[in-house]
Amino acid sequence: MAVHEITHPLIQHKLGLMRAATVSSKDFRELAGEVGNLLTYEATRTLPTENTDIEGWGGEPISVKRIKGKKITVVPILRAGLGMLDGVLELLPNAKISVVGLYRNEETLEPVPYFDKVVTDIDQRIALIVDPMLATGGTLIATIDLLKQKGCTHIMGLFLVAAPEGIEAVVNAHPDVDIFTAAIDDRLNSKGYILPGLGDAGDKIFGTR
Ligand SMILES: O=P(O)(O)OC[C@H]1O[C@H](OP(=O)(O)OP(=O)(O)O)[C@H](O)[C@@H]1O
Ligand SMILES: O=c1cc[nH]c(=O)[nH]1
Ligand SMILES: [Mg+2]
Repeated sequence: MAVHEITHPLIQHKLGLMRAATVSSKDFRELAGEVGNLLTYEATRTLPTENTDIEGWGGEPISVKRIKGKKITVVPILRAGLGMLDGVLELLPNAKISVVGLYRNEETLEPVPYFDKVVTDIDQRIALIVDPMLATGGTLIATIDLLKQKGCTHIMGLFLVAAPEGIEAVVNAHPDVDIFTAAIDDRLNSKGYILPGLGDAGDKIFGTR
């Protein structure tokens, strides 16, 4: 597994705005989509391409590049992953969407699955998981378990903020998965929240805090 912290100035600037205690739901949601978009640009950088011949504007055959190999299914983790989804789909408009729903039990911090509807040909696709927060890693590990049970063999994940503890847990459980995050933060607090982090991303995106 490779962990990529994407320190592009635009990403750092937008994430900085999201960290403010006074950020509104509207701004947080817009910025989550924008950073999701930029992370998608970086995560797709290594997709293989192939040459194909087409007719060019002058009527002559020309060789152009196109993306080769497996197609993508985007996997937003409910709820908070929905906040990044539109930004991801802007760059991958033809991707199919596989939705999974898990919430974290506030006492035990264990992930509780409550929904999944994944594309039937997931064994033929690259899964691009999207969720703003990778904290203890329990939610991500459970999601990867589920996708692998359904036959998926190529999995990547996009996160706004990741905690070192969660990254370590995911590396141990699923060493083959690639992680792209806008920031690797300091640590988890006693309630499993990332510091400095973003607070509860789902509550901010949906205005339920
Ligand atoms: O790495 P973990 O410790 O498992 O925590 C991360 C999970 O917690 C948050 O979801 P939450 O449970 O708050 O659900 P929500 O999206 O419905 O708010 C977040 O969006 C991740 O899915
Ligand atoms: O910091 C955290 C940890 C889990 N879920 C969140 O929304 N924020
Ligand atoms: Mg939440």
